[in-house]
Amino acid sequence: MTYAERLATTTAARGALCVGIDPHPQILQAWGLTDDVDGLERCARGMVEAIGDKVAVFKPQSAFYEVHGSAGIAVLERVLDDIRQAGALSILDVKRGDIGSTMAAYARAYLREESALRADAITLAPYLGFESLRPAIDLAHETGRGLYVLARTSNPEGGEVQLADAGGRSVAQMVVDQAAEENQRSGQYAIGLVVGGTHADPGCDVSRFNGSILVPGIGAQGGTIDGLRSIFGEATDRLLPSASRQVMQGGPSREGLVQAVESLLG
Ligand SMILES: O=c1ccn([C@@H]2O[C@H](COP(=O)(O)O)[C@@H](O)[C@H]2O)c(=O)[nH]1
Repeated sequence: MTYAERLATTTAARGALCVGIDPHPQILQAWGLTDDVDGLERCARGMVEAIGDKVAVFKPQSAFYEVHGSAGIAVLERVLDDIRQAGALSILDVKRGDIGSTMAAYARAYLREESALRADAITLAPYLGFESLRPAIDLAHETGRGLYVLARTSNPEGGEVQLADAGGRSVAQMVVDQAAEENQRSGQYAIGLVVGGTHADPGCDVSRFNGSILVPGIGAQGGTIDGLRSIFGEATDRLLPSASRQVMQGGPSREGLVQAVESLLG
């Protein structure tokens, strides 16, 4: 099955919501946990244990695991495995982007079936040129995995690069068009976009985009589920809204986490 097919099946059953697993120090403190590998593991795996059967997609943010060194990466491997066991999909938020053999190595790290860090999809930065992502695009197609390419990120600073003119269209629009062309060419629709839910006008038209659109920025950054239709119009049914702190703040109790998920699913 392709990533697009698995995503469609899982979101049809559980609703189109991605929950970020970002165990940063404030969350660990609020959960009564220590800011170390033990706290990281209890928090991240506790999230999947509590709501793994309710959420379609989880998005661990790699930075919060990397900060704890190799032991943190080992926790990330276990979290990715927990997500698989729970029947949910994983998007590993690593925002990779490099050239040639380095990009190929990143692709193999996250997209190969044999990799301990394999995820259903990863996030990629296209700013070394969209075509520099080719090793990841090819491997994702080969292994039935997905890629979310940054088009218009949720942060206010992103506009200085993403809204710059790229020959009569914004850089963000160029990325949208390149991803759409690749999906059309492959027929797998494995390439998604990242477009933040925090801009009244994202500066790119995704109305005819033919893949999934990951929408971070819901909750703590000010984006709302109710506001998505006015931003994305007819693309709204392709959206995968994503919230991390908004859900994690409901923990550590299972009831609090379930309630936070249900209020976002509506
Ligand atoms: O444009 C982007 C791309 C990625 N992110 C990541 O999503 C979460 C957001 O966390 P919240 O607590 O829901 O604000 C975080 O991991 C970011 O690195 C993003 O925010 N915007």
